[in-house]
Amino acid sequence: MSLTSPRSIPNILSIAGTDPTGGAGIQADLKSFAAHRGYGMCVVTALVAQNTQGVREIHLPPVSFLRAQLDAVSDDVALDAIKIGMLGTEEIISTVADWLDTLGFRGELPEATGHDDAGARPVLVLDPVMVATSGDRLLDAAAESALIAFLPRADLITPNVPELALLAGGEPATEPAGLIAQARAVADQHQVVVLAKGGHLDDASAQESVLDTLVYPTQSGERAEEEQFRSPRIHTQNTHGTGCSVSAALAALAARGHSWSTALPVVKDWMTAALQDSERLDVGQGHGPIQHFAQLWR
Ligand SMILES: Nc1ncnc2c1ncn2[C@@H]1O[C@H](COP(=O)(O)OP(=O)(O)O)[C@@H](O)[C@H]1O
Ligand SMILES: Cc1ncc(COP(=O)(O)OP(=O)(O)O)c(N)n1
Repeated sequence: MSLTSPRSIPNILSIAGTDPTGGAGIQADLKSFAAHRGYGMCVVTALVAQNTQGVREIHLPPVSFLRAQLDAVSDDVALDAIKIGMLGTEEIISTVADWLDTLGFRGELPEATGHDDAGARPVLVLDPVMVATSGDRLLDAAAESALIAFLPRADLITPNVPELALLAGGEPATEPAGLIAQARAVADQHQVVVLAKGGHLDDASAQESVLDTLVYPTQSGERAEEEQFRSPRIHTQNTHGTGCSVSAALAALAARGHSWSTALPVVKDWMTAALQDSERLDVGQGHGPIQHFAQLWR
C-alpha cells in the first residue's frame, strides 16, 4: 500500500477524543503528525476531562455536529491519511462510517470534490481505543460489536494487548505467541493489517525489550506473513499516550509513501527517544506524557 499524493507535506486528519493535559488523544496525534512532517488536522469525537492520573468525565457533542466537522474538512481539504482514535459510542462509529463511505471506503469512487487528486482515497489507521492505561473505559460496551464491524474499512489497526483480546474474543495474551495468534485471527477474519503492540506484555522476553508485530491478512491457502520489530524497553512511568502517538506517526509516514514495514522501525526509534526524553518533562503526577519532539530538539 502506498499513496500517490501531489503534496510534499501530506494532509493528515485525526478523528479522536481530547486530553487537556496534552499527552494522549487528539493532542498527541497532532504532535505526532508534526514530528513526522505532516500537516495535522483534527475532528473531536469526545471531550474528555482527564489527566495523567485518570479520566474524570466525558462529554459527547451531538453526532450531527461531529458530521458537520467531518464534512467541513473533507469538503475543503484533500486528505492523504486519517487516523481514528476514541470513538466512544455506537452512534459515533456509525456517523464516522457513513462519512468515510462518502470518501470511497466502500469501493465507490469519491464524489467529485474539485481536489487535484479526487479518486484516491486516504490511508486509514484505526487505533481501536477501548480502555485507557488507568483502566477507565473509553468505549461503551454496546459499541464493541459496532467497532468490530468497522474494522475492514481500515488499512491498519493498532490494538494493545487487552484491545486485541476483546477483538479476538479471548483472554489477554501473556506472551508473544498468544498475542500473534490473536492478531492472526483478527487479520484474517477482517482482512486488515494488524499491528499487535506488546507494550503490556510482562513475560521474561518483555523485560528488556518491547515486541511489536505486523500481521498481514491471508486468503485461504496463502502463506501467512508476519514481521517482528523489537526495541529497547524504556523503564519509565511516562507511557501515557504511547498508543495514540504510534498510530498517528504511522499514519503520517504512510501518507509520505512508507509501507508499514518501513514506517514501523522509524516510529519505534522515535518512540524510544520520546520515552527516554519524557524524563525532561514535568507534566502531572501519574503516567506522564512522552516527549514527542525529543529527536528534533536534541
Ligand atoms: N516502556 C516502553 N518502552 C519502549 N516502548 C514502549 C514502552 N511502552 C510502550 N511502548 C511502545 O509504545 C507503543 C504502544 O504500546 P502499548 O503499551 O502496547 O499500547 P497502548 O499505549 O495503546 O496501551 C508500542 O509501539 C510499544 O512498543
Ligand atoms: C482521548 C483519549 N484517547 C485515547 C486514550 C488512550 O491513549 P493510549 O495511547 O491508547 O493509551 P494510554 O494513554 O492509555 O497508554 C486516552 N487516554 N484519551
